[in-house]
Amino acid sequence: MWEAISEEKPLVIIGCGKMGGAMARGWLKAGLPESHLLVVDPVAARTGVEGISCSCVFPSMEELPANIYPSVIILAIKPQIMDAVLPAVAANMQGGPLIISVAAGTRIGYFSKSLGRDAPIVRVMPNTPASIGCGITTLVANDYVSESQRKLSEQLMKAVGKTVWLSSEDQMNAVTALSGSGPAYVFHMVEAMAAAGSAMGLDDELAMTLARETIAGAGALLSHDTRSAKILREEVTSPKGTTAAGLEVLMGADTNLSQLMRQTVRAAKKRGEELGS
Ligand SMILES: NC(=O)C1=CN([C@@H]2O[C@H](COP(=O)(O)OP(=O)(O)OC[C@H]3O[C@@H](n4cnc5c(N)ncnc54)[C@H](O)[C@@H]3O)[C@@H](O)[C@H]2O)C=CC1
Ligand SMILES: O=C(O)[C@@H]1CCC=N1
Repeated sequence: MWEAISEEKPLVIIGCGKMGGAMARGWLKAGLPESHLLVVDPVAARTGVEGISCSCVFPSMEELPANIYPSVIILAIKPQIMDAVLPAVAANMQGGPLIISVAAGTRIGYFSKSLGRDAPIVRVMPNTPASIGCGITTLVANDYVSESQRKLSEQLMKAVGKTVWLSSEDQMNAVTALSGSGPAYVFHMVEAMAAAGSAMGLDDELAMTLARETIAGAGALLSHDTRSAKILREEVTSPKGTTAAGLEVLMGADTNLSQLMRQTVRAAKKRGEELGS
């Protein structure tokens, strides 16, 4: 899988924070030789990045070693600083690198304007469980991405979890709002469940342990058991029992989680649209 990438034609990650770092560690773990990876990140160049040797971290593209022609450039910086970074990327397009962007909201057409109309660009949306190989990434490519580049981008994202190709870039903001941001909703659910346990008289530490392990266990069950979430829910719910009483609130006609989740995902999608405008 790594044959397209070499020391002379490395994989360059621009921005090695939470998402870039998670992917980089995933790729190293999946067998990418460290000599084939270059990281550009001014902060990481000062502080170092967990799991990545400092010899491959550079503060800017201008300081990358001479005579390298990146085969893949991963853009894992915030959408807000893309304008400032793209000119340096445009200056490194000689080897015809595949561009992969993880940035929320930022459309393929925006990159084409700076990097060239025929630049091969894949827009992806991973999520942070990628750091343990359990992410899910959606991908969408423009027409200039070759079959082998398409395969390479899929293999790269498969190294950190599952992958799904989208039929249209127009789906990307909804996807971002659901699976990109989604881990945060689940972590907040842990916080909310723990706070509810504390309010019922449990000590805070016990409540947090119970909430955390419950969500982790339920997540593991979901990934091991192919039955629907509905059936798994029904298995917990004894007729006229405690879960049924709890779910009457969570699934009630007036206040319910589905409604709140719809509002949550709608707000996140709208923000994606704003970031892309
Ligand atoms: N955190 C998440 O769960 C996800 C984030 N994303 C996307 O990933 C991108 C990065 O987000 P995070 O990793 O969360 O942010 P982050 O703030 O953790 O990482 C951004 C990195 O960019 C670096 N940086 C700043 N200026 C730079 C420059 N001029 N050149 C190179 N690097 C520079 C920063 O030092 C930082 O390490 C965003 O576009 C976001 O939309 C996508 C999916 C999930
Ligand atoms: O919050 C954000 O904008 C990024 C995109 C998806 C997850 N984090």
